[in-house]
This record gives sequence, C-alpha cells and structure tokens, in this order.
Amino acid sequence: MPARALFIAGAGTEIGKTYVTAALTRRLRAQGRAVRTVKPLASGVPSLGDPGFIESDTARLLDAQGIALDAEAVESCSPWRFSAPLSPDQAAVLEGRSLDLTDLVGWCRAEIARTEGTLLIEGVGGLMSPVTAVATGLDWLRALGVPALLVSGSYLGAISHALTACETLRLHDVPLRAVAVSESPGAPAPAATVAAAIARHAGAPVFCLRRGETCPEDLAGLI
Ligand SMILES: Nc1ncnc2c1ncn2[C@@H]1O[C@H](COP(=O)(O)OP(=O)(O)OP(=O)(O)O)[C@@H](O)[C@H]1O
Ligand SMILES: C[C@H](N)[C@H](N)CCCCCC(=O)O
Ligand SMILES: [Mg+2]
Repeated sequence: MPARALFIAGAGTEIGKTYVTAALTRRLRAQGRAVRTVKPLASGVPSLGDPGFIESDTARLLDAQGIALDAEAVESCSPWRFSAPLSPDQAAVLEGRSLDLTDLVGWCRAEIARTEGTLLIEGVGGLMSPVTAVATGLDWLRALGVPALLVSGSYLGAISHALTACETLRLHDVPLRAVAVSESPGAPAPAATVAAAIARHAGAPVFCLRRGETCPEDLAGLI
C-alpha cells in the first residue's frame, strides 16, 4: 500500500517549512500514526562531520522522527545535498554537479511506493524556486501529483506571498490541503491576524504556529 504523500511547499525560503514539517511529524507520531519525513533536495548543507550539520533541515527532520543521525539516515532522507546556501541549481554548478527533475521525481515516487503510512516531503526554498537548471519546485510538485501543505510566514508582506502561492497552486490544479502560518520574528501583526486574512482568500483551511508552538491537532488530522 503506497504512502499517503504530502508535499510541504513554502511561500518563500527560510519561512518555516522545516519547523512546520518537524512539528507535524512529531504530532503524527504522538497520534500513533506511521510517518516518514524526507527532504530530498537541500542546499546550504554542511558536511556530516561539521558541527553545524545538526542545524540542517535533514538533521532536524531526522530528529523529529526519532532517527539517529548517521550517514545512512542522512542519505535516505536527503540524497541530493549541496553546500552553498543558494538556489539548488546554482549550488550544484558550484560543485560541478547537476540534477535532473526525472531523477528527483523518480526517487520520490519510489519512496512513496515503499513507505507505509504518511510520507512528508519538504520542498526547497519557495514554491517556484529553481530545483534544477530548467525546473522549479512547482514543476516537481506537479510531476509528483500529490497534495500540498503551504507554509507562510507572518511578516509584513506574507499575506500576498502566501496568496500568490495559493493562486499558483490553484491555477495548476495542485490540491492544497492547508496553509500553515509559522510566526515570523518581529512581525508587526499577530500571526493569528495574518492567518485570518489569508483564510479569507486561500480557499483552504489555515492554521497558525506561534513561535515555539507545536503542530495543532486539527492540522495533523487533515493529513
Ligand atoms: N513558529 C516558529 N517558532 C520558532 N521558530 C521558528 C518558527 N518558524 C520558523 N522558525 C525558525 O526560523 C528559521 C527558519 O525556519 P525553517 O528552517 O523552518 O525555514 P524553511 O522554510 O524550512 O527554510 P529553507 O527554505 O531553508 O528550507 C529556523 O531557525 C526555524 O527554527
Ligand atoms: C539556502 C536556503 N535556506 C534554501 N536552502 C535555498 C533557497 C533557494 C531560493 C531561491 C530563490 O527562490 O531565490
Ligand atoms: Mg527547510
């Protein structure tokens, strides 16, 4: 039985995708549900031996799954890792490497087929950040044919960024399960106010994770 898969997309980069994905992973596990979380493509990743690796998306997602950090676990979570904190296509060029969308999609499909329960797939950067020289995260998501959870911040401007991503998903017939607003530091408006504004236009349920908060039960219930 293939996994129920969900792609976590961002209205932008460094917006809270990993924070929300890790929180959602912990909540699903607490509910006794089988869940696996992957970040297939990552940039800005130090080498495994670097002390900073513990702050990487891969390390944080493995920790949320209760998986010990070792080379095998890292490879199975994030097979394409690049060190430059840039768009993955640019980071790959700096290492003399390249990536084809067919390989990325093929890997994800194989993981969906072999995973029991729920498979959470964190994207990279924002929804339309390049993932290869010619493809964006939207191309990746459309090729997978799985629903999305969109992560927004609550900074000034976040409403338009989130609704622009929602509209893009709608125009491309990508099912949007929910929007999760992850509170941004120093935002001028309460995150709940930003979430309510997004909810008026998003056409999907909107949830809010204040700073340091865990994943709401009813968000996990939707997945
Ligand atoms: N609700 C929150 N409470 C506390 N910290 C948060 C929250 N949302 C985001 N952060 C923190 O903000 C920083 C950026 O968040 P995160 O790494 O999840 O972004 P991202 O969208 O996954 O970034 P990337 O595009 O690099 O994958 C991290 O240090 C994260 O722990
Ligand atoms: C380094 C950063 N945290 C992400 N891993 C990659 C962000 C790529 C953004 C590309 C873009 O949309 O401008
Ligand atoms: Mg992340």
